[in-house]
Amino acid sequence: MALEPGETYLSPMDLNMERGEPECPPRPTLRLVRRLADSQGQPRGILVLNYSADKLLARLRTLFSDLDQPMLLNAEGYWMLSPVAEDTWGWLLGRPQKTLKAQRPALWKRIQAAPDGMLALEGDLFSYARLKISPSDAWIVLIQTRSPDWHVGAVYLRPWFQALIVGLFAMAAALVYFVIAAGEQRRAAREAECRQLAQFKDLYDNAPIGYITLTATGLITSVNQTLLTCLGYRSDEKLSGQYFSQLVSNASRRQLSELLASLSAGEDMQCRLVIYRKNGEPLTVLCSVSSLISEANTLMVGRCSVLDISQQVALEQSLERLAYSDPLTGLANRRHFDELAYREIKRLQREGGSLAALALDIDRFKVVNDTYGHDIGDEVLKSLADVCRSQLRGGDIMARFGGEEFTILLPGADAAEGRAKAEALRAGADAGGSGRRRPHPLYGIDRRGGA
Ligand SMILES: Nc1nc2c(ncn2[C@@H]2O[C@H](COP(=O)(O)OP(=O)(O)OP(=O)(O)O)[C@@H](O)[C@H]2O)c(=O)[nH]1
Repeated sequence: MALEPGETYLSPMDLNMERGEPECPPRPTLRLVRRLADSQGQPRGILVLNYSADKLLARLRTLFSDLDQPMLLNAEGYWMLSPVAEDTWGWLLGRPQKTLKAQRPALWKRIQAAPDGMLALEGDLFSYARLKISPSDAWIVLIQTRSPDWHVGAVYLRPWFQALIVGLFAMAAALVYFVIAAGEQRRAAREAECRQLAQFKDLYDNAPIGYITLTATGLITSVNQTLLTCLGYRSDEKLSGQYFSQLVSNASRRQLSELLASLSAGEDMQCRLVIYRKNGEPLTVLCSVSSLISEANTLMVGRCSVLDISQQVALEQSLERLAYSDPLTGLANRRHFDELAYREIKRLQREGGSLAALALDIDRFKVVNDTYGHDIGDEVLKSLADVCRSQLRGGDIMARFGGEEFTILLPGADAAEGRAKAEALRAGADAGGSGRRRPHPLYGIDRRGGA
């Protein structure tokens, strides 16, 4: 090898040799060689410096903490610094097996794969780097950290830590699952609640009878669709905020007061009311109230069901008319007369005063029927009833007893007044009424009748 002036040669590290044998104790040595020249560039000699590398190796040891083991190898894998002192300088001491390649082939193979790096092997952590000390030579600095030591700083690689992480992940996953499941359950419960609410509302709105919810003062808080329709309101006309009394007729005010009193007392009650439809038509309804009373004994909800009974009332009235009146003349029948007469006599006994009773009978009525037929006979009966009715006062009672016999009660009239009224009626029948009320010319009233 030829050195140019100014160039320095650094030798591989080896042991100082004494008479062909390594100096004992071994002394690692580095040699620096430099050619010297004068100012004209003429060679003047060679400078050789022997550097005892003990300090370099000691310094390398102290550079790392107690936890790490620094090592130095030459390019062939022979030890220059090793935890095992007799492993060092194998190429100089004739120990070819004392190489990293021979002792830990797997590690050596991994180190050969890249110029520097870090690797974990058999539980230990290795860091290594190649130091290019000359064009033809390189050292390998190898740092070993024992597994318990580097695991201290790498808790995440410990099995228990990994188990903990896995456990935490599992818990987190379970938690997420339960949160999602709980959310799903809540959503399903909300949907079921909404469905039930919709069903309840549908049931409430389309019930076969009307419903009103009231406060104790009779303030309407809700009305169902059935009642709104029945009263002629649109579904958006809620009636909430109005008082129930605003719908009820004056004639039904007393019943309404009793109804509200029952609500407040928590008692059930049923009564008939006449309420007004939106267009002002009266409607007879059957109201049933029941209340939900709180623990503090106050009304929470007043429920009022409203049933349209106007058809039933009309039927009842017509039945009543049939039961109490004579269908031909429209006068009270005998049964009704008996009730009215009983009431008048009781009143008379209670309050005193007078009462005149007249009995009317058409003479020879059979002749009318026999001569002109029953239809004409009916007309005669109706005409007589009309004539008499037109001459009676509001409180007077006229009934058809049967056939062509009639009875009249004149409350407050004495015998003279009764007689006078009888005469007047006979005269009216004899003279005939006016227009439609004119009695049939074929009959006359028996003059023997009277008060
Ligand atoms: N057209 C008609 N005739 C009736 C009705 N009810 C009873 N009559 C008839 O009235 C007649 C009553 O006859 P009578 O009891 O003999 O009375 P009358 O012929 O007036 O004889 P006197 O009272 O004695 O003068 C019978 O012919 C009955 O058929 C009715 O609703 N319509």
